[in-house]
Amino acid sequence: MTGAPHELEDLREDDLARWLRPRARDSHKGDHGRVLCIGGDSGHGGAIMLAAEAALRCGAGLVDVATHVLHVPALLARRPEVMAQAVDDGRVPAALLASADVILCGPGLGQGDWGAAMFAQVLDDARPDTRLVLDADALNLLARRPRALPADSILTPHPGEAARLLGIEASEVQRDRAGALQGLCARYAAVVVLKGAGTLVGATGRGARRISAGNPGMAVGGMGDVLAGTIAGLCAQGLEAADAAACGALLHACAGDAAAGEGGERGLLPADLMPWLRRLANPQATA
Ligand SMILES: NC(=O)C1=CN([C@@H]2O[C@H](COP(=O)(O)OP(=O)(O)OC[C@H]3O[C@@H](n4cnc5c(N)ncnc54)[C@H](O)[C@@H]3O)[C@@H](O)[C@H]2O)[C@@H](O)CC1
Ligand SMILES: Nc1ncnc2c1ncn2[C@@H]1O[C@H](COP(=O)(O)OP(=O)(O)O)[C@@H](O)[C@H]1O
Ligand SMILES: [Mg+2]
Repeated sequence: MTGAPHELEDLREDDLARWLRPRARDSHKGDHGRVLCIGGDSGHGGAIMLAAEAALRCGAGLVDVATHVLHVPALLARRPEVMAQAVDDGRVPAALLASADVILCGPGLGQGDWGAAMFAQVLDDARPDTRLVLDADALNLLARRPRALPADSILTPHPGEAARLLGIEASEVQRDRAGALQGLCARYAAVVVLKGAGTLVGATGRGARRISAGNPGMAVGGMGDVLAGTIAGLCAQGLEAADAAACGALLHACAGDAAAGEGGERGLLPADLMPWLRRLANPQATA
C-alpha cells in the first residue's frame, strides 16, 4: 500500500489471505526464518515465553530465546521446540545475534542493567539486515535514551509506551491516535503498531491501516507479548516490515475474537490465542 500519510485502510479477516500464502511443498525450516527473542528478567519470564510460542505458532522456522537463567527450565518444559539460552551477564551470545533473521527485544526485559545492556548490544551488534521488533521495556529504554534505529524496525507500543516515546501523556495519545501514530513514525523512522481498541499500523510516507477486530477480553497481561511474537514470526517468513506488522496485528486481533467466541471475553488468556493463531495463519486451509 502506498499513498498520502492521511489515507486510512481498514483491514478485515479476509485480508489475511493477501499475506499468508500456502507454503512451497519442498520448503524446509531454513526457509521460514529464525527469530531470536530477548527478554524475561526475573519476575517476567512469562512474557518472553508467550512471545516465543506465538512466533512458532505463526510459522517461524526456528526460535531462539535469550532470557534469565531462572526461566530456562520452565520455558523448555512448556515448549521444547524453543532453543533457550540463559544470559546472566547481560551479554547475548554473539552466535545467536549473528544467526537471527529477526530479533524481538523487550517483553519482560526490565529496565535494569541486565536488560539495558542487552538492548544496547542489539542496537550496536545486530547484522544490518536483521529486522528488529521492539516491544515493552525496549521501548521504555528507547524513550529514556533515543537512538537511531536500523531501517524498517518495528515498534509495538501500547498508549502508555507511546506516550513515553513521544514525551506526552497517554490521554493525549488516545485523544488523537492517528496523530500519535504519525508522530512516532516520523520521530523514530520506524514501522509503528499503536495498540489498543482500533489498533493502528503505520510507516513513514505510507497511509495507516486500522484493525477494528479485537475485544476487551484482550485487555490482560501478556496479550501484547503474544502480538510481538506474532509479528516477529511473520517477519521471519519474509513479509516486509510494514506488512508483517499489519498482518500480525490483524491475525492477533482475529485470534482474540475467535478465542473469545469459544468461551467469552472475561477470563480470556493470551495462551488461549495460540491454536487460533495457527488456524488463522493458514487461511487457505480454513476457507
Ligand atoms: N507474564 C508476564 O511475564 C508479563 C510481563 N509483562 C512485562 O511487564 C513489564 C511492564 O509492562 P506493562 O505494560 O505492564 O507496564 P507499563 O507501565 O508500560 O503499562 C501499564 C500502564 O500503561 C498505560 N496503558 C497501557 N495500556 C494502555 C491503554 N490501552 N490505554 C491507555 N493507557 C494504557 C497505563 O497507564 C498502564 O497503567 C514489561 O516488561 C512487560 O513485557 C507484561 O507484558 C504482562 C505479562
Ligand atoms: N479493548 C481492546 N480491544 C482490542 N484489543 C485490545 C483491547 N485491549 C487490549 N487489546 C490488545 O491487547 C494487547 C495488549 O498489549 P499490552 O498492553 O502490551 O499487553 P502486555 O504488555 O500485558 O502483554 C494489544 O495488542 C492490544 O491491542
Ligand atoms: Mg506490552
